Amino acid sequence: MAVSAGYSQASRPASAFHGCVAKIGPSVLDCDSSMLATEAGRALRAGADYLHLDVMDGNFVPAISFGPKVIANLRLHHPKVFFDCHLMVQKPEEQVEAFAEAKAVHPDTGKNLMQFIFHIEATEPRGLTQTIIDLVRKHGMLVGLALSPATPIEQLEPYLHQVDVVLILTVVPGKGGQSFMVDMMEKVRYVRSRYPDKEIEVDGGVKVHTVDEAAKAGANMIVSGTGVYKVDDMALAIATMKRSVELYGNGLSEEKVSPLRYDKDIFG
Ligand SMILES: O=C(CO)[C@@H](O)[C@H](O)COP(=O)(O)O
Repeated sequence: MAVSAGYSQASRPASAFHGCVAKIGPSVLDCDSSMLATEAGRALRAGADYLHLDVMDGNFVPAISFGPKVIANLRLHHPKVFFDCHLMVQKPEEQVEAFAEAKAVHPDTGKNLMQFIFHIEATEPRGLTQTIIDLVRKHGMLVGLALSPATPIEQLEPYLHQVDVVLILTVVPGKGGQSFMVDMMEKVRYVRSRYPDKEIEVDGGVKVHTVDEAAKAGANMIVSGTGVYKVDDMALAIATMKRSVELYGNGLSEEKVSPLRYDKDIFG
């Protein structure tokens, strides 16, 4: 079981448990990006449920990471993997078509494997949030809205019912390896209490010693970069985080949670 460092350990009331699937998505931002496909495969074999792909344009955030071409190439290596694309870019509307190149559908389940998440801070001041939600859907991708720490959760209210996922940033976006902002859990609780079935993702500073806070607040999609790629035992870190969501979010008993270690067939 994961241990929280210094945060409230208040247990979650049974009525607050949710049925959303616990999923762990390593952020590849801090992996050896010269071997992106291999590094992605390493995390998937270690138990990752999806890949979180951080796209940075040097404008919305100072850093530049990679873009849609790299993601389309990555798709050739991982045709059955869910790509959760987090666009930290100033003009997401200009990227929709290019990202659709990496679209895929799982051949067995029919599940859409491509999610396009953009920041409301980039679009709301220009009155484009709804337009981009519609554009992403038109291009056949799942759509999500991301929220930076300084932005109040109420800004998402008009869109919450429409999006597939809400991404709550638990650090200031821009780089990996920062400290988890536990006060962002209020936003997670806000969304979970109103939308029991919504995918809620947390991103930034999530590690084995902070994940319990996110799990207790109701997040079911856990992004972790350095907490996965910069630890000795990647599989143990992923399993520990997943078990935290199953225990504190889904309310499963210790006997029913996922095993601490297994080899996953990433092509299955
Ligand atoms: O979007 C971002 C940062 O902007 C994240 O996805 C980070 O890359 C996560 O890294 P850690 O905080 O888990 O190290």
